[in-house]
Amino acid sequence: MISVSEALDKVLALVTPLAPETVDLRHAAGRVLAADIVATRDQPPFAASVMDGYAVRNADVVAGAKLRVIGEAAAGHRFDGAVGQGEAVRIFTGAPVPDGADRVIIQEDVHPDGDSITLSDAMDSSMYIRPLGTDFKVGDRIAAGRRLTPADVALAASMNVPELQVARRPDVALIATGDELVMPGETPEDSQIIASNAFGLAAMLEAEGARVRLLPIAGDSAEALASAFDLAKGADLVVTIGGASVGDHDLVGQVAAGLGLDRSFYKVAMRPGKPLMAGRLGDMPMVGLPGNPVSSMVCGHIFLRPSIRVFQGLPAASMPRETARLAVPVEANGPREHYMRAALKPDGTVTVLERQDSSLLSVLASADCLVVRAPHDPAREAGDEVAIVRL
Ligand SMILES: Nc1nc2c(c(=O)[nH]1)N[C@H]1C(S)=C(S)[C@@H](COP(=O)(O)OP(=O)(O)OC[C@H]3O[C@@H](n4cnc5c(N)ncnc54)[C@H](O)[C@@H]3O)O[C@H]1N2
Ligand code: MOO
Repeated sequence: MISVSEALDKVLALVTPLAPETVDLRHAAGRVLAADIVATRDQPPFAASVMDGYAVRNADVVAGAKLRVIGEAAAGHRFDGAVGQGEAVRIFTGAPVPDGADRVIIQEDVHPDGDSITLSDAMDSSMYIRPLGTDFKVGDRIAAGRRLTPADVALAASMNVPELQVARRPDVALIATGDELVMPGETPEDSQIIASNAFGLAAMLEAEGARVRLLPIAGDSAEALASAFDLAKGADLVVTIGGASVGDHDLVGQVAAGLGLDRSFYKVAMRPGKPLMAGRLGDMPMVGLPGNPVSSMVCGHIFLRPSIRVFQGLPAASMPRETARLAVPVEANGPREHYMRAALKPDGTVTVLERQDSSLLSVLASADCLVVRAPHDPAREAGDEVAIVRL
């Protein structure tokens, strides 16, 4: 059995970044930027008023001074003249500051009287002018290689860049296998259960930017599995769920081998997730996940999320680890790296949940992180520091 870190290296070695595509701004959030965004204008493109008030010459600003109002500037409507000595222009937030003016007095500090204003005795000392290009200048960039946030999309729009180059979203085909499985909403027979794993994994991978195809459940026969692999053709990644272990009905490895799988590894010193496999099927990477629901989801976090990131041009890396202090002691670990479902408290301590069976989705759903225990990690006391991966 290989270690988790060796297995991750081998999975990531199967994955290559996809070619970029062009999307409009409305579809750019969450995508990974593939080419720098370059501002085609300055923002603001003129010195702009920060407040509603009066544009004046700073030299004229003396408590009690009386100034003549010679016009108005509003957002989208420049005042074409210039502000001379003893003059003011009524101005609103976002309007271009007229020539000659170098300060805006907020209207709260002014007494208007017909065509003139009188400055009050105690005035706010700010200039209230945003210089041209305060936010960004022509040629400023958003660098490629980042996942675009809502703020990035707003910034790109402001830079007047309506279309962006982003990494294509990887197409992932998910194959759930097992005679016992029926789809949610169907009526299971006596010995059947509801297929859940593909739904959790699809949600997880789509959140990373993948497009997921849920293929029809494949029964436990070589023919059913082979036709499921056939349906997966054209995907960037095929993921099977279940049938990975050593039982008579665990056929995934055998069928994939028959279809020409160039296997990278089978079995990882990991708990849960031991019967994981990966390899290349033709030109398509394949990952075979164990069927136990928590095993498949934990393997999804540890191996598939980093893969979806690499497809989109993000760096090859394991899921980030943090440290937390144990709220309660834990027993010594066995020979496999253990990813224990755990709950974080607001004080930053972490409690390993009592039941760690890999079938318990209710426990996974109540966990917010995995405590990572190295193989043969000794027993730990409350207060000891442990590595965690957030879910
Ligand atoms: N003799 C041994 N038996 C097992 C070993 C072993 O080393 N020696 N390993 C165990 C471990 S660890 C795991 S994990 C499981 C994984 O087995 P498979 O990948 O073959 O999974 P299945 O047998 O198909 O299913 C296991 C379990 O999960 C349920 N399942 C499967 N798919 C789904 C799905 N899409 N949604 C919900 N539940 C699913 C299935 O009904 C089984 O209950 O093997 C151990 N055995
Ligand atoms: O490795 Mo299995 O995934 O423990 O339940």
